[in-house]
Amino acid sequence: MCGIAGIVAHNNVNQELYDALTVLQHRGQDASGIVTCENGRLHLRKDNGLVRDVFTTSQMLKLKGNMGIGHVRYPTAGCTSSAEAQPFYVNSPFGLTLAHNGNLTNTEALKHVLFIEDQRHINTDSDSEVLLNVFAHELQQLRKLKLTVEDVFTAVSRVHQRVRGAYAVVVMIAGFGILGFRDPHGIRPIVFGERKTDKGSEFMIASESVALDVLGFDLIRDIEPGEAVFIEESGALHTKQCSDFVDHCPCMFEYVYFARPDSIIDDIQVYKARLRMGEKLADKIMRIWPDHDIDVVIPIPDTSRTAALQLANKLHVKYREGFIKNRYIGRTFIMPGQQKRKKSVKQKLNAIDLEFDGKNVLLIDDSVVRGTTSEQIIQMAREAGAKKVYFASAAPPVRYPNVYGIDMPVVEELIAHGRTEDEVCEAIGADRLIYQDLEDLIEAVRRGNRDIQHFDTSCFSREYITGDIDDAYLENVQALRNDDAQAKRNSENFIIEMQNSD
Ligand SMILES: O=P(O)(O)OC[C@H]1O[C@H](OP(=O)(O)OP(=O)(O)O)[C@H](O)[C@@H]1O
Ligand SMILES: NC(=O)CC[C@H](N)C(=O)O
Ligand SMILES: [Mg+2]
Repeated sequence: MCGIAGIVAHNNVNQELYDALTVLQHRGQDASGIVTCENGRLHLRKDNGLVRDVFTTSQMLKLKGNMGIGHVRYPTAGCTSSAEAQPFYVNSPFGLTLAHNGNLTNTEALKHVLFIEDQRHINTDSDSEVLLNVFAHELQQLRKLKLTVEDVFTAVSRVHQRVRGAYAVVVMIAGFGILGFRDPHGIRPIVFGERKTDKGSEFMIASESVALDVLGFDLIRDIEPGEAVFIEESGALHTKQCSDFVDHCPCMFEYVYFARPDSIIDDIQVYKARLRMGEKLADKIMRIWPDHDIDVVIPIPDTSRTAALQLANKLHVKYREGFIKNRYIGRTFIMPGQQKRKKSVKQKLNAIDLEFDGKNVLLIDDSVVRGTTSEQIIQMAREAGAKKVYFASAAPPVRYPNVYGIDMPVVEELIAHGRTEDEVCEAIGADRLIYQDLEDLIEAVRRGNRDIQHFDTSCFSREYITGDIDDAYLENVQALRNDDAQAKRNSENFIIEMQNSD
């Protein structure tokens, strides 16, 4: 679940892109990058690490130019080499750079055709590099010396015809402008906004509206599924629907976990959706367990707080912050490798004993995926003196892989896979476990925008909207992306990046 941003302004955009990426840091903690364009020349800096670690002051000063794009990465394809940090660059045609959020599902087939027919070299295992080369090829096919905006939109249409999966993308065309586009299912979020200045309007494209808020841009709207937005370097804005087929199906997990609560995605306020998740879960508890003996509701920070607060209100049970989060530890779920994730839960969360001592506590999390957090946190609650430890998840059991940009490829790693709810309860060591029902989750989110007919809920339901996911595909992903295979690839397959500067 990477974060992407692009800005066209009347002054240097380096600092603003840095700030935008910092605001989007929760979407990717592994690598960061910015590329700017100054008089047709590109300046690129990217590496593994958090935004604050990747850019030194002297590098920032070199990122000159009034337009640029940036990326924070959470790998869902390829490996963790800094060579796969984004934005990616190809020189032909025109000098293109690209930042991508999502995951393609026909990468291998595309790679083959790119090599055999389009005669393009792919240097990494990243699906985003493939996507950039498909776009570059389609732009090149138009054989134009001077591009028009219509040409750019034509290339996007052809990308939609060739590429499958999830992709929210920003592309910068050197000396021309910045393009944003979204796959015909609109699986990943992407918005654009405007800021009026004395010199004229400035525009920004970003994964989440919160990045626009922080930089003083007004949200115009989401990029529609299949649509493209192009902002010329001069500041002229163009939009066009570039796909004949559109079937909006945004990712449910954005609302459950990934997005910041202060973002608005597809006209749905994430914060309100999470409040409603809490209400729905409270309704379920009252329905199936009217005589509960819960003394206190305690969230597992950070993401579950919003849902837990509303759940406690609805249940008329005290809400207490029983776990304190170390503000210097990032999100554990998006860390690479189970060992690191496991260690980080303890470093990240600590219990305030008096909120647990002698009480029946209901712990709330937004989701239980591998069970890394819940297992340890229940143990901590018991050590803090809890009498009974009940656990509730604002999302249903996660039983199937996600192939659209969330790195949960291996079913055996999912604690609910092949287990009944009672078995999961036992595995995480809870006295009782309550999961949100899928219909309730959908209703909680959809109430914010009833125009959306369906969501990508594949990790709960095993229904994959792109229609190209079968058992063989899932087995292949599983073989490629289980923790051991990833660790092996990361150590053996390390590529030094092509642009390597200090
Ligand atoms: O079952 P698991 O595999 O442990 O995954 C689920 C947990 O991971 C996430 O927290 P994370 O620490 O990533 O981020 P947060 O601070 O935003 O809650 C999520 O909010 C759950 O707490
Ligand atoms: N989480 C994402 O959006 C990842 C983008 C891309 N698939 C990568 O692995 O770099
Ligand atoms: Mg969490």
